[in-house]
This record gives sequence, C-alpha cells and structure tokens, in this order.
Amino acid sequence: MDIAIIGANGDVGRALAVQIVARKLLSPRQRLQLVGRRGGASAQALFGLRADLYDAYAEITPEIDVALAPEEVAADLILFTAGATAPTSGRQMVSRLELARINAEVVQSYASVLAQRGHGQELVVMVTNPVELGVEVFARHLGAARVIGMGAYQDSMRLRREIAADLGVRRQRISAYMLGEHGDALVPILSKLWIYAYDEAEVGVVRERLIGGRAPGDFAIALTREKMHLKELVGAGEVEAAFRYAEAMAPDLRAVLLPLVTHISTAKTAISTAAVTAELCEQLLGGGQSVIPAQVRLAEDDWDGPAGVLGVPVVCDLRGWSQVTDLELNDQERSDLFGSARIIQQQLKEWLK
Ligand SMILES: NC(=O)c1ccc[n+]([C@@H]2O[C@H](COP(=O)([O-])OP(=O)(O)OC[C@H]3O[C@@H](n4cnc5c(N)ncnc54)[C@H](O)[C@@H]3O)[C@@H](O)[C@H]2O)c1
Repeated sequence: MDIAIIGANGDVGRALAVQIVARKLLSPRQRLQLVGRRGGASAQALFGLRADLYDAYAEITPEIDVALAPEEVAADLILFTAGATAPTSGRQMVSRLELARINAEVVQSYASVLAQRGHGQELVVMVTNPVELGVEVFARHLGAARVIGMGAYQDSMRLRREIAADLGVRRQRISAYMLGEHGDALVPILSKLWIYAYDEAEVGVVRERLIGGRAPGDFAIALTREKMHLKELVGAGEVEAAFRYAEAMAPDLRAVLLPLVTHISTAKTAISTAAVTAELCEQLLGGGQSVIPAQVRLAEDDWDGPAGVLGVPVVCDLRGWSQVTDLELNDQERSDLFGSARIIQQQLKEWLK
C-alpha cells in the first residue's frame, strides 16, 4: 500500500504528510509520495519536507519520495490537495467561479494522466475545493467508484463533535450526518440522530434542544444570515468576538461557521482538514468496509434521487465505494438534499463549460 499526496507543499498537504507519518499509517517498507510541480516552489521544498520528516520520525517513517509531474504519480491511495484555495480575506478578489476554473485545470491534468498510466485500482480522496468539481472530473476519468470527496466526512465529524460537546460526551458516541454539498448547500441530517445509550425519547429531547426554536428547513436561511454577520465582524477586526458569537449557536450552525471564522481569521483549517483526512485514511487502510459520508458521483440507479455528485453515506473500502446506505430522511431533509443535488449540478455545468 502506497500513498501519494498531490499538492504536498501546500498547507493541507504538509500537515497531512505529518499526520500520515506520525500516525504510522504506513509501515517503513511502504511508500509515501510527495507530489509537487516542476518549476514551482515545491520542486525544492518537498525535498526539504522529506528530510524534515525523516529527521522528526526516523524510527517510523515509510519510504518517502518526491514526484514533480502527474506522470510520476504512483500510489494506491491518492490524496488530492493541490490547487487554489478560497481567499482568507474579503479584500482578495477571487470569485468562486475563477477558483473552480483554476482547480478544474489542476484536477484535470492529474485525472487524465492517471487514467492512462495508473494501475487501474487507485482510490482518490478529493480534498481540493470545490470537492464536487474534483469528484466529477476524476469520476469521468477513473469511474465513479474510485473517487470520494472528503467534504461530507469532515462536515459530519464536525457536526458530531459539536453535538458531543453540548452533551459532554465523546464524538464517537454520536451518529449524525452533514450531507449534500461541501459548501452553502450542505444539509444537516438530524432526524436519524443516534446517541450511544440514549433511547429514542431521550434523543428526541436532545434534538429539540439542539435545534432550538428554528423551524425545519430554516437552516440555510440562518446559515446565510449568520455567515454575513460573522464576515462583517472579522472584516472589522473582531475575530475573538466572531468566535464567541459563533460558539453560542446551535451545533449544526457551529459545525459550519466555526471553520469559516477559522479560515477567514487567516489561520485556515489545514490542521483539522489534514487530521480528519488521515482519520479517513486510517479507516480505509483498516481493511474492512466502513460507512463513510462522502461526495460521490451517483448514477440514477444508485438511489431514489437525481444523478450527479452529492454527499451521501456510502459503503467504502480501499477498492472504492459500492453503495449508498444508512440514508433515512424525513420529508424536509429529502427535499433539501434533492435541492442541494440540483445546485451542485448547475454549478458543475458552469464550472466545466
Ligand atoms: N475539503 C476540505 O474540507 C478542505 C479544507 C481545507 C482546504 N481545502 C482545499 O484544499 C486545497 C488546498 O488548500 P491549502 O490550504 O493547502 O492551499 P495552499 O495554497 O496552501 O496549497 C495548495 C498547493 O497546491 C499546489 N499546486 C497547485 N497546482 C498544482 C499542481 N498542478 N501540481 C501540484 N501541486 C499544485 C500549490 O503549489 C500549493 O503548494 C484548496 O482547494 C482548499 O480549498 C479543502
């Protein structure tokens, strides 16, 4: 089992390399490939990163090599973190469309080469945003089953953590999903909230308390409103106040808005993204099948909703994802999830023109 990190010299890529080595996800006989660009800063820095990792983790490092072109990528598990990132400040003028078009080219350049030169079994975990775009492009080249977007996994883990924090329990005792888009059209699924050792009535009470007085379906409205307010606070230099304000919200809003404040505070979310991606890898490398919320490209017969890229729970192992599972929705959630699918499809059409 070999792992490649594409974009290894970026903030997420570097943090991910540290996580993979420090968590001993690979044995010393296996290989971690750090992938950058010939002619870019990474052409030098990745050799330094490799030396630094050997220096820090001499006893446990896998073999580490550096690749500087898509043709050189060779691994079983490919973690895609290359490309432009959303501006951390409102003063930087890059539209989501521009960003998507830049990253479409980056993703495309690897997907087409991997389709021709890969060994035909690679599993790609898409971290680069928009996650849905990367999933669509890789799915066209490698087939839908071999690409998963980690946005829904990260969003779901954040939701579970925030609920757990309110209850004073560990995240592992909670099951809840954040599905749909890894973006504004994400959908919290709380109707099937599960809490270890709580019976249905107790879970019902917790659910009511978590959502507060908000009407079903009002998540997206609250998200837009609070997002604007938080951006204004951070824009006015009130980062600490923005965190305090976001921390007082319901857990589903906190799960989305705290990372937003973190990103626009200029700290970005590279450490948490790397940690959760490594956790996902750990599950995949465990050998068995797991249920993983992820953005995947669905065909019409994969589920009873529209075809296209969407965050849903899927059964997954190192060979890829095989089926949608554990998706019991109430009417509101179903309608929101279908709405999210439509939004993603419209965006993909525009981005991939
Ligand atoms: N899915 C998530 O939850 C999540 C969270 C955080 C960041 N991200 C995304 O991950 C991506 C990386 O974020 P970051 O903060 O590390 O950005 P960054 O700017 O620090 O790093 C991006 C790296 O990609 C490299 N790169 C660009 N084009 C390349 C190419 N053709 N080949 C190889 N390398 C190339 C750049 O040189 C840079 O080193 C962004 O798209 C960001 O939006 C996703």
